[in-house]
Formats: sequence, structure tokens, C-alpha cells
Amino acid sequence: MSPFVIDIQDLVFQWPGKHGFRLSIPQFLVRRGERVFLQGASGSGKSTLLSLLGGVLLPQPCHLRVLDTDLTALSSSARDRFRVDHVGFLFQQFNLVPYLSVLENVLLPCRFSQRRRRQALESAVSLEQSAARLLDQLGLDVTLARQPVTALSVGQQQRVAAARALIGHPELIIADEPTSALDAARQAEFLDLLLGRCDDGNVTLIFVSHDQRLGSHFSRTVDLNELCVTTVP
Ligand SMILES: Nc1ncnc2c1ncn2[C@@H]1O[C@H](COP(=O)(O)OP(=O)(O)OP(=O)(O)O)[C@@H](O)[C@H]1O
Repeated sequence: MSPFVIDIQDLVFQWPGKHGFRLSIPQFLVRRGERVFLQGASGSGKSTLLSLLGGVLLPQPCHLRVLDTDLTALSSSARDRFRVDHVGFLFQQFNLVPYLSVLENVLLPCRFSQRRRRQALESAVSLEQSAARLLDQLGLDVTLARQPVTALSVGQQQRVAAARALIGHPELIIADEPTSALDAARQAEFLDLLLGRCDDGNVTLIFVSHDQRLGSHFSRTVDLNELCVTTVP
């Protein structure tokens, strides 16, 4: 097994029909269990890179291995399967499903992935117990579990989104500015809880933020501008 959860060599990506932006990364390696703080100027391609790591986007032919899987060799549906089985996504806007309850939102990955369902049940008697435990560990009052998710505050919704990303022990968590809606005190508190959960599961975390103060919580800071080769397309 490779020691690297992310192993990129000579990656190039351009949005179809869009000139002026080109992501070009000669090498990017992330070891199992690392917590990487990814920063870079607005528009430098951080979210684009996260989508490539999650198999949402495909680059030009290159070496792109995530969790020992060659993403460039997978079909679109196989990449979808890979993503739901192995990657927890945390978004800036949370992307919760507004007509579902808190619990139903957290359990969504288990609906789509047998692997996540099985792993969630390894340490709990039911999926609901697994979800409730995670919510509790992330500081959410579990009596809210049956509430519509839209009835929760922004900070509470963020904990729901984090529990959804973590349920069923995905090996890689990809977080795209998940703390930007919170004030500084809540950001630090949330980050500590998220990192604590990642430590417990030996999870690898790639975390994007513009807030450089958060960088001290991570094992490594990577600046996308330094990672990239800047060439005129
Ligand atoms: N769906 C898309 N279609 C076409 N171009 C896109 C798309 N998404 C992003 N881009 C372009 O790709 C470039 C990089 O955008 P991206 O969102 O990855 O940067 P970013 O570093 O995450 O920015 P920010 O920090 O502002 O969120 C930008 O020029 C953007 O306009």
C-alpha cells in the first residue's frame, strides 16, 4: 500500500472553452493521516483541485492516484462510487438537503454507499446511533436530530454537514472553506472538533480556507500558487 493518500504527478486541467486559467501541478503528495491546510489567491484553482481529488472532474491524462486508485482510469459512474465510498465532502454552503431532517441529512452517505453503511455499523447498534454519536461529538444537541435541518442555526447546520462528511469513516475528508460563515471563536472550536474526529479515525484532511490564522491547526500548509507551474496556456 502506498504511504500517500494523494499522489499527483504532472497534472494539467483546463475548464473546457475557458482560456486564461490552467491548473498545472508537477507534483503533490499527501501522506496518510496528514492534515493539509490549502491556501491560495482567489481564483487560483483550490476548489478545482478539490473536485479533481474527489473525481468530480477529470484532468488531462496524468498520474492522479487517490487512496491507491487511479482516478483517470475510472468511468464517471465508478468515480461517483469511489467518491461516496471513500471521500467526505464539507462545503462552504454546507449543501444540506432542506426537506430532510438533521438525522436524514447525516445518514445520506449511508443510503448511497454500502461501505459507509457497513463501517458506520461497526461501532454502533444502528445507523441512527452512529449518527447521533457523531453529532454529539461535534457538539450538537442530539435532541435536534429529528428537526428539519432548516430549523437549525448556521453553526448547528455546519456540525450536521461535518457529521455527514464523517459518517461511515471515509478515509479522506475534503473541506472547502467550511468555516467561512462562522465567527472566529466558533471557527476555532469547530476546527478542533473536526480535527479531533479526524485524529480518531486516522483520516486524511485537505482543508481550504482564506483565513491564514487557521493554518496553525494543521500539520502542513500548502500554497497552491507555489504548487503550480504558471504557464500561459
Ligand atoms: N464550473 C466552472 N466552469 C468554468 N470555469 C470555472 C468553473 N468553476 C471554476 N471555474 C474557473 O476556474 C478558475 C479557478 O476557480 P476556483 O473556484 O477553483 O478557484 P478558487 O481558488 O477556489 O477560488 P476562491 O478562493 O475564490 O473560491 C477560475 O477562473 C474560475 O472562474
